[in-house]
Amino acid sequence: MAPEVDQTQARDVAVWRKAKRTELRDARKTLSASTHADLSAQIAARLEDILHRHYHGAKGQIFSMYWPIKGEPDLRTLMGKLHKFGVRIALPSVETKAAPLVFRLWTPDAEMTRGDWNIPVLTKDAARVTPDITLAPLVGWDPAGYRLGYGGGYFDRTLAALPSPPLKIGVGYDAARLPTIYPQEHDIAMDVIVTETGAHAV
Ligand SMILES: Nc1nc2c(c(=O)[nH]1)N(C=O)[C@@H](CNc1ccc(C(=O)N[C@@H](CCC(=O)O)C(=O)O)cc1)CN2
Ligand SMILES: Nc1ncnc2c1ncn2[C@@H]1O[C@H](COP(=O)(O)OP(=O)(O)OP(=O)(O)O)[C@@H](O)[C@H]1O
Repeated sequence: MAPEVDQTQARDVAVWRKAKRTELRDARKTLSASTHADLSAQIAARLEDILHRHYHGAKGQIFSMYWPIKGEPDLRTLMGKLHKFGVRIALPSVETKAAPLVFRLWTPDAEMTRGDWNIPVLTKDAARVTPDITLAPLVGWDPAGYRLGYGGGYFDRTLAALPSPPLKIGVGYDAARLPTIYPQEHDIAMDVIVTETGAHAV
């Protein structure tokens, strides 16, 4: 394809994604607190089941999760439970803009601070680690395993920079499913996407 056609397509996709992100985030905001709690609990149960069935519960492994923002599934109860079981939980943070995310080890009594966009993050006292398994919250997803995030490209940049690819699990709601997100060169597919109804795009 001629480079200028490629560029026009890339621009069209970026415009479309921006509109879809807004639409999906607005829809997510309308979830009631009790629906949000129910969906979060269902997603947590599905995830726990997958870890136990396929990864021996991930004991001893470094599993990066996230501190929920903006209506994302709240998996903090599962974070505590997995930590107790012996999974090493990590959290991501943006320490440099437009650079890969940094992961640090979380414990229930770890000190947290506010990072960019007001997201709670671990302090620099927490050890830096590289995840074996990573959880990527998503704003939209498609059956081929591609995800739309907040548009910063952070997960794609991070996954592209890791020395060996971790197991990549996307998490979000069924309602955020799109026929395709029009994957671009830089988009990295998830190995599995977990929603309240189960695992997709395996
Ligand atoms: N809970 C959670 N933590 C996470 C992520 C995530 O997706 N969810 N991230 C995954 O990468 C990283 C943070 N990435 C983010 C990137 C942009 C925005 C955001 O809200 N941006 C504003 C626009 C800001 C701007 O343009 O200056 C927005 O979308 O309203 C949030 C998180 C690390 N921690
Ligand atoms: N590996 C990479 N290296 C450099 N830039 C990248 C890389 N991956 C993505 N980007 C940039 O990030 C921008 C946003 O990417 P994209 O639309 O995929 O975001 P997103 O997946 O929704 O965001 P996030 O991963 O933060 O949740 C793209 O325009 C792209 O230029």
